[in-house]
Amino acid sequence: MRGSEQGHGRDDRPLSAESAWRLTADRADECVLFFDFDGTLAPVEDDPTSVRPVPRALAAISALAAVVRRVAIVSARPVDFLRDRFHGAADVDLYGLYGLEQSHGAGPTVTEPAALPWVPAMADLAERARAELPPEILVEYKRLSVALHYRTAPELAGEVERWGGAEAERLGLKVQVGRMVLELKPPVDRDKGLVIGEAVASAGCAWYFGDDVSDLKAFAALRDREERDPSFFGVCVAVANPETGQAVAGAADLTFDSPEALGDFLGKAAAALR
Ligand SMILES: O=P(O)(O)OC[C@H]1O[C@H](O[C@H]2O[C@H](CO)[C@@H](O)[C@H](O)[C@H]2O)[C@H](O)[C@@H](O)[C@@H]1O
Repeated sequence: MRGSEQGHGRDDRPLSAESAWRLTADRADECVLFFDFDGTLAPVEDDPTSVRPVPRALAAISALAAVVRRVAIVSARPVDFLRDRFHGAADVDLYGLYGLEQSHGAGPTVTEPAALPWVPAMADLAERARAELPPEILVEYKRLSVALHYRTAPELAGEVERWGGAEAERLGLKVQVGRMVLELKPPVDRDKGLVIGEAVASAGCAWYFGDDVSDLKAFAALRDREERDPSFFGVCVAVANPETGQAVAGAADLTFDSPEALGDFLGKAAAALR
């Protein structure tokens, strides 16, 4: 685990993981913990369908949900996928598709109404991507977005960017880049920053754990909350990786080397609060 060089202008920075957790323990009942999924709680693999959270992180999340105000997963995956991966962790909020879907505890999945008319267009887009892009590109259809993966064929990144850019312009879609992936989404105003901004409005403390560029907006939402209320305690945590790791670690207070290292920290953190 590494502390960031950045002080972010507060007296309590730079932080060590231990001191940050001690400050959290003092206000656990007003603290929300937000976790990105891929690359943060789960190691990155070639096949997005086979990915699972590291066991220690999964166990820690259930334990933490019992001792802090809320635990939430904030991901580009659909809520159904997250529910499957976290089915043992009952009292966890799930924000899927960058907040276009959400479910709280055992409640139903609620979809952002403005996004619903885009379902047929996204299904059609996925079909055309399969027909028009080289077979090495893995097309992941997620009902309200389409992810074009080039992890196993990085030389095709340019072709994916050109095809995706042209389709985004033609259909009026948003483009989200990520780790060896380009994603096309409806032009609806939801992202991880907006999700976190709303969810921390009444919290006194929050941590956000992420590894990818879409997580930077979530970090910014915590920084913004801190700036408006200096008594708010926000901690931004990066998980290192060779693709986006530098940018994310540069904006974080703390960096863990891998999802496994994060799982180890969370296990100890949960035990310390019990
Ligand atoms: O917001 P997240 O939970 O971090 O989701 C971001 C993307 O994650 C997945 O793709 C990434 O992980 C895959 C599995 O390890 C990997 O093969 C791929 O290269 C990564 O970009 C997911 O499949 C995407 O839909 C998400 O956008």
